[in-house]
Parts: sequence; structure tokens; C-alpha cells
Amino acid sequence: KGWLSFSHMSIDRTLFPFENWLKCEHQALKMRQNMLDDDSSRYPQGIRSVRQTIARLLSITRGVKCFPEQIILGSGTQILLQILDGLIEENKVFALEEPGYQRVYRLLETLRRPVETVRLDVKGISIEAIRRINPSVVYVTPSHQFPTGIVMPISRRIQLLNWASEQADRYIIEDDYDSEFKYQTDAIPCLQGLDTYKRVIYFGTFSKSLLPGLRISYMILPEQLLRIARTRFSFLMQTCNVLTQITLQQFIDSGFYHKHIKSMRQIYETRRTRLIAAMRVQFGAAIKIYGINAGLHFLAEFDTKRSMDEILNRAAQEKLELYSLERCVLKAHYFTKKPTFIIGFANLANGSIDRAVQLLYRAIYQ
Ligand SMILES: Cc1ncc(COP(=O)(O)O)c(CN[C@H](CF)CCC(=O)O)c1O
Repeated sequence: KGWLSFSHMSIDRTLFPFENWLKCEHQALKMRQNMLDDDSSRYPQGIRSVRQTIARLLSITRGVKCFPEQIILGSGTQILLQILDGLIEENKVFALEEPGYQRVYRLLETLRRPVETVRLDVKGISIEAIRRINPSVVYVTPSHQFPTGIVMPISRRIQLLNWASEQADRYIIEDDYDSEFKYQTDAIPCLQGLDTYKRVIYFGTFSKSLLPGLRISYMILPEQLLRIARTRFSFLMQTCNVLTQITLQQFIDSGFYHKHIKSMRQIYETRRTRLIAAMRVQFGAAIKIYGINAGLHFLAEFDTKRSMDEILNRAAQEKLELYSLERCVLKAHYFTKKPTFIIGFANLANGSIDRAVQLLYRAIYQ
């Protein structure tokens, strides 16, 4: 028997409409072959018509307000963050949510960026803690805080925007990844769409909505940073594959994207509901579940004598892919009082929900 996966890093590729993607790729190759004869130096931010399509998509789905000129494509969030880091003066402090996204935290450290971490409260990043630390740039995941799943309410979004407006060199990096998947709650407009002070740098990706392997992500810069990028980084070439760019545009413009997201939302919601029900039956009062109204994972905390490492080892023996919250602890050396795991359900076929819960039970209690 193969492995079962609670990984929050993978999605169920069996549900991806490969035949539609191939149709779009075929169209792209037929109609826009000329685009491939270039080394991407001609459109360092990404092909203009692709950025137009993305700008239109984001205005409809996320309330983003931007011109295509403000969008920069990149093959992954990390490459875009490196470019952004090069736009901000080197002594400016960045602050990340704790727990948060360790790949961004470690990248910034490698770039010698001074980084602090900021605690969360029930509404997301704590404004009081931000004021105490007094950074210039805060990196937040308001749609579905990574990894706790907190959805930042509108009141906190307004407070954050007001904080940024108080000084000229303050910015908010809004990482809106996996914002496509909302259940029960209606989508709250993103910070970028509410930002009248031009302080929000919006990060997005197609890794969750389409396939992580496509490596197409984007950032939207406010005008003042865009001007710096165009001079300081005029030598940089676009890192996204041209064929993937024009296929993506075809896929969105022909309506396949909307259709795919709609069906994935229903599939993931059903799967999430069934998984949570199965876990409550299996674990009863021993389990506490957090952050379940959005995204492709939630947190589960267990009442158990067994240590986190012991559980992770037993899960591996049971061929169950499982990650703990510890991987998202950046600086704070608090350890969650009870073993807490990131339970991803995007790559857990409906038929294997009961078995995966059974294996998890064995890893924790047997
Ligand atoms: C907070 C956050 N912002 C963006 C991405 C997307 O990055 P990219 O595909 O490069 O566009 C991820 C994706 N996170 C990975 C899978 F979920 C890794 C998680 C882990 O390392 O725990 C993420 O968590």
C-alpha cells in the first residue's frame, strides 16, 4: 500500500483538468509561437497580455485594484521576495507572523534582512505587538493565516492599513495564497483593494488554485516601488516559462480557470467536512481543531502523553505523511503545550479519509 498524506504542501492532481490545460497549451503553441523566440528580456515583468488577464481575474475574484504594469511575475514566491528585498533599504526591519512561513523567514535571514516575529491574537497579527517592535515592513497572510488558519476580520485590516499610513517607509506584504478556498465565510476584500495609501505589496500564486509545479506566482507593487524596480532591476529577466505564461492566459480567458476553482471549492469543502467528522468520531474530546473556514488545511491539537517526535516517527512507520506545527515556529521557543499538526486535506482522496484517520489514531494512541 502507498502512503497516505495529510501534507498541506501538495494538492490532488487527479482533479486537475489536464485535457483542458493541454488544449490551451496547443492553442498557445499554434497562435503565439512567435513569443517563444525570445529570451524573456523583452518582457521582464512577464508578458503584458498575461498580466492584463491576471489583473482582470484578481479584480473580479479578490477586489484587487491595479494596472497590469504593477504586476511582476516570478517562478515562485521566493524569487519575488528576493526582488522585493532589493527594493527596500537594507536597515529596514521586516516582521513576520509567529507561527508563520519558515521558507520566507529563512530566505530573509539569508538575505541579511533584519527580521522580527510578531505574535497573533484571535483576529490575526497583533497591532499592539507590531507597535512595540516597530518594523518598517510586515508580512501577513490575512485570508487564511499560515499556518493557524485565522481569517483576519475587516476591523483588523483597517487597523493594519492605518498603521502603515502613519509613516512614509512602512509597507504591508499581503501574501494572499490559497485565498481561493473559502467555506461558510464570504470572501473579505483583500488589503490591497482597501489600501488608499499605496502601502500594500500583494503576493499571489497559482500553486494552490492550479498546480504547485507550474511555478507561476506574482507580486503587485505600488507605484513608488515599481519605479525603483524598473531602474534598479532593469537587467533582470523574467523567470516564468513563456509557454506556461501564455497557456495560463488561455486557460483563464477561456473560462476553464473559473470552472476549475468552482468545482475544487465544492470538492475540498466536502472532503474537509467529512475529514473533520471522521476525526471527531475517532478522537472525541481528545482533539481540538483550529482554523477550518478557509484554505486547504487546518490545525489539530491532541490530548496525549506521547511526544510530537514519537508521533511523527510512528506516522512515518504507518506510511502517513504528517507535519507538525513546529515547522512553522520561527523564533518564539514556546512549544505548543500539546502536540499540534497541520492537517492538509487537498491530497486525501475521499475513499482514504477513514483509513488516514485510523493511521493517525494508531500513531498517537496505540
Ligand atoms: C504562506 C505561503 N505563501 C506562498 C506559498 C506558495 O509559494 P509558491 O508556490 O512559491 O508561490 C506557500 C506555499 N507553502 C508550501 C506548500 F504549502 C510550503 C509550506 C511549508 O513549507 O510548510 C505558503 O505557505
